[in-house]
Amino acid sequence: MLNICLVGSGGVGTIAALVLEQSRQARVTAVLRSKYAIVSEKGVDITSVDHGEVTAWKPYRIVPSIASAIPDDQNGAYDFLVIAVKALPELMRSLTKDISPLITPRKTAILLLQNGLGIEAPLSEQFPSNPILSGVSMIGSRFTSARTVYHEDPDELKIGAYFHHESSLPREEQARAARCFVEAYSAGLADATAKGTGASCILVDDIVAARWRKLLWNGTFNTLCTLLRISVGELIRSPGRDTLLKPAMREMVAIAKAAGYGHVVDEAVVKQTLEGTPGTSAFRPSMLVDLENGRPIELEVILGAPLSVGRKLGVSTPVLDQVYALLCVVQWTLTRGP
Ligand SMILES: NC(=O)C1=CN([C@@H]2O[C@H](COP(=O)(O)OP(=O)(O)OC[C@H]3O[C@@H](n4cnc5c(N)ncnc54)[C@H](OP(=O)(O)O)[C@@H]3O)[C@@H](O)[C@H]2O)C=CC1
Ligand SMILES: CC(C)(CO)C(=O)C(=O)O
Repeated sequence: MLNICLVGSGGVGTIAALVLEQSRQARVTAVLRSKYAIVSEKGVDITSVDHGEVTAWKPYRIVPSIASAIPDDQNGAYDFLVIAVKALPELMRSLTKDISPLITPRKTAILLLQNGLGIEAPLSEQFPSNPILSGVSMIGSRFTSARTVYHEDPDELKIGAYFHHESSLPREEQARAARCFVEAYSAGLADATAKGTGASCILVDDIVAARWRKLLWNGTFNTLCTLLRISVGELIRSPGRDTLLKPAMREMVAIAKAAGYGHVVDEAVVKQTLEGTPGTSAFRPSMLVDLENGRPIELEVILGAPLSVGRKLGVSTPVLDQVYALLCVVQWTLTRGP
């Protein structure tokens, strides 16, 4: 049995915990914080495109804080720590310190299940002797009340080792941790895979490339839909498709190309994305959902980070620069306090 701790039991984290426990290869200790009391008492009801109706579900162990998840004689050291909180710089800065007691050097692999670019570096600096794994998730899953989860888009997860500090941690050890996680997660998806829901968990060699590929979507659709407060379909039907979305995508491709990732995003991918996104889609990207709920948006990891790569490499990004400047003001309205 893999001993796994989950920090960030939201839409993504809860489905990950369910899948891992369904594998019968893992037991999950979930840190729940705000939902601790209600979920301890009644469990979570999940309506899932992959797993059907799951009622009153609880992971192996629920704890109300990171401090109460610290390994003890009864609950030994963790094999994996899965982080699925929103990737907000301040939150991640404090979390990186808070999770220290949960990490056993050379044993616990840390997996980031989050959107964005460059999110692994602070963790790899803080924990040089632990494998850092990175997960790029295409899923649609959210809490619709304190104890109900609506999971609408199949779980398509790519996992890879971040490969850092090869001097203190052999590459093979990092790869082994990634493989082990993917095997357990895939076992947990077996029923969904058999039903043909489209769920999958695959091991990738270059997870940073997978992040650039996803950024083409997040960095443009998330940001523009948020600024304009419209769905993906509305953006596609609107004049903004050609005046904002397409140029923004081309700028993201230019940055990725300059950074050495032109093989994963190019003009063909832009065309395919624009043509493959239906104008009827009512989908609201996670950044827009955050705005509509008055929560801070993941602006820095989704747009700030690629723009800063672009600046260093001398790439011109006039549209994305304006989008970023406008969203900085939106972020200010969301975080300035009363
Ligand atoms: N939801 C989706 O469909 C998708 C999300 N993603 C990405 O996945 C990541 C997670 O997103 P999502 O699941 O939607 O996020 P949610 O907002 O649903 O959940 C985040 C969870 O983190 C918890 N949390 C926040 N801070 C702490 C802390 N310091 N200690 C412990 N728990 C904490 C929150 O608990 P509390 O309630 O106590 O604050 C909350 O339950 C993001 O990077 C997102 O962009 C990627 C693809 C799709
Ligand atoms: C692309 C998508 C919908 C994938 O789950 C996402 O990451 C988001 O809305 O932020």
